[in-house]
Amino acid sequence: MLSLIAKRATNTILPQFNNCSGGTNFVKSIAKMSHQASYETLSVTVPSEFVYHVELNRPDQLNAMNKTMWLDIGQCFENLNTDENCRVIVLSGAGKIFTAGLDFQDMLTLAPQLAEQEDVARKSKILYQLITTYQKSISALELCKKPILAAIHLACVGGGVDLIAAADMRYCTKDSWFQVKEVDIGMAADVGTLQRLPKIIGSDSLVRELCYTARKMPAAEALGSGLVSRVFEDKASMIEGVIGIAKEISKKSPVAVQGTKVSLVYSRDHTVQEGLDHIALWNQLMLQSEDFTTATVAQATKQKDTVFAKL
Ligand SMILES: CCC/C=C/C=C/C(=O)SCCNC(=O)CCNC(=O)[C@H](O)C(C)(C)COP(=O)(O)OP(=O)(O)OC[C@H]1O[C@@H](n2cnc3c(N)ncnc32)[C@H](O)[C@@H]1OP(=O)(O)O
Repeated sequence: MLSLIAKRATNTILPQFNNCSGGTNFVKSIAKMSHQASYETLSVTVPSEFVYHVELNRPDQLNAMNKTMWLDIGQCFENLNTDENCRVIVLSGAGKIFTAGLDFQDMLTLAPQLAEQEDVARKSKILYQLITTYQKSISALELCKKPILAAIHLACVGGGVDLIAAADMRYCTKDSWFQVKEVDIGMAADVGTLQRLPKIIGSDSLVRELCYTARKMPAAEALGSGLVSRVFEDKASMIEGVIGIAKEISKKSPVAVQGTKVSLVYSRDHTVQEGLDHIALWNQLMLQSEDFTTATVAQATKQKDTVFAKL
């Protein structure tokens, strides 16, 4: 009976996989997709094996986040999540600053769309779809199992803070500043800053001050408050230093690193016991991986440069 079901499934569900180039190849082609993908507003390079560098790439517009960039960000991190060649990601901005946040020009195109609708429910539907689409783009960083190291230079405004708050670690140059700018444009931030920043910065009082006043927080204060973990002299030394950290991570077992990210994100939003239950379930599988044996033997025998298979 079971073999009959399996045969039917192969004939009905799987032909589209098999027809392309075989089931296994289909899965592999998904894993390799982001290697080939290119984006209008992002530049993706591979500075070292397993280390990807994603740059916001609208330098002439100060990397202002237009609709295309929001969508590119979501797609890019979703792709990198399944890319077996990618183990760790550095996120930075091309040009003068990291990002000027939401693109004003782009937002102007929204007004006529809303004006077309007379009814509040229809207008609200347009805005709801926009907000939740942009939320998903930012959350793609958190859902991506590969650690993301944000490297910020000069200015990180509005949507930029939403973006870096969803990264794993943050680094900046000494001339950087961070601004939760949304109240200045008459809105409550709605794509992650208000949810994630309080969990990054220990002081609830400071978070509220930053969000209510929209004042610029300088690099030294960002370091002191825990928003960034290191301040670099300039952009070039920051990119070199952050890629160096990324290289270290890329040499570790991807099973271990990805499991660690998944557990940290899950545990942040759950009780200690729920987090423990979650990692127990996760590791009852992952401790059976070859990586566990390989890494343990390497540690015990002081081997260096252990090689782990792609994941
Ligand atoms: C559903 C929505 C979810 C997301 C919400 C997100 C909200 C936010 O992001 S709120 C924050 C929005 N951003 C801002 O308020 C920043 C505005 N810009 C600035 O404060 C300054 O430009 C900045 C400090 C970043 C840089 O100053 P600088 O003196 O170096 O440059 P400028 O001369 O001001 O600007 C140069 C040209 O860039 C244009 N520009 C700057 N910011 C934006 C932007 N956000 N969108 C579009 N264009 C921007 C600016 O107009 C100048 O253009 P031009 O005059 O043609 O040279």
